Amino acid sequence: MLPIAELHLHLEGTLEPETIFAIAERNRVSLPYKDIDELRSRYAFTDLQSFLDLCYANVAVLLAAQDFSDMTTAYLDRARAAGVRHAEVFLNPQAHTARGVPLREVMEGVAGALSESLRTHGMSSGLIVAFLRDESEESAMATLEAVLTLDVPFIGIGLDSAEVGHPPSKFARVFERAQAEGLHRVAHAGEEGPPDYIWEALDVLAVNRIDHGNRCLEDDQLVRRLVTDQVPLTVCPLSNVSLKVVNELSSHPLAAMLERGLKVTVNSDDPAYFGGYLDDNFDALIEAGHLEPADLARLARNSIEASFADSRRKLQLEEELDTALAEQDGTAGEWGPSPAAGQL
Ligand SMILES: Nc1ncnc2[nH]cnc12
Ligand SMILES: [Zn+2]
Repeated sequence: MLPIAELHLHLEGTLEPETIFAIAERNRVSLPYKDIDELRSRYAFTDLQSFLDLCYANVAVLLAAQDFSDMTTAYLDRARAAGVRHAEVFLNPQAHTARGVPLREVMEGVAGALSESLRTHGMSSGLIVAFLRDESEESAMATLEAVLTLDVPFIGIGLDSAEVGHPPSKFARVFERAQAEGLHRVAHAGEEGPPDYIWEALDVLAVNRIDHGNRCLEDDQLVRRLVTDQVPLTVCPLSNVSLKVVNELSSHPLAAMLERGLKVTVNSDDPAYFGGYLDDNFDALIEAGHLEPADLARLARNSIEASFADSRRKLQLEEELDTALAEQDGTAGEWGPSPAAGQL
């Protein structure tokens, strides 16, 4: 397995049905499904909103720091098994504080699990506080100010949830404030929303990465800009199939994006809902005939370069990658002719 960084992962989207039921029982929360099978039967999504409705209904089981810690640890354990050596994860505090869960419980539960996984797995990580874009700018700003007053580490801010009708420019002041605080900035754009939203994320929010970005391919000038500036795009193939952003994996534009020189990475988005974790995404792409061995190495390297890990950690990860590639091919830094399947 090649060492890789996962850069687009929503912790709330890692809650497996079994975990939802187990935490519900622990917290005496009643669920509107009689069993796990009934919950799973609702995983046939028609678009982004149909998924968001279910995902954010299920977080009702999360009440205490322990719940947030358990959710985070379960993801990190699974990601480690998938070859993830560095993870930058989204959390949406508004989805929890709006239900009356104290912000400190939420943040400390997650941050505690992240720092523990450095000890247990040698896996580095970073927490990105994401804002629900269908909520007001005032709510996002109040959330940012509140997390800044806590003594809990986070590396940046993000923008997610229902995209269409909520352009990046709505959050200009919030991103400006984050930039002044020295935080990294990312935004979902061009998943369901138009290429204009990607332009806005770049020019108004000054983001360091675009989450998804698929629809950039509709605008040649935008592709040129993204290629010239080597702006990373955190693409999520199985998510795109599940949410009908693409019809099927065989028509996914990942290979075309690589071909055009875009700095793409592969990520799992909401793995408990979309059919799998990072290794499952790669396996599915390989099966669909999308990836050559050289692409796998490129994607792993892109993920490290696009991460917000400090330069020392990046160097370590790049060395790990070079070693893994050399072991595969017998030639350091070269990509061998072996078939792609099973390489990650
Ligand atoms: N794919 C996605 N797009 C927007 N918001 C999200 N929140 C969780 N997953 C998301
Ligand atoms: Zn996402």
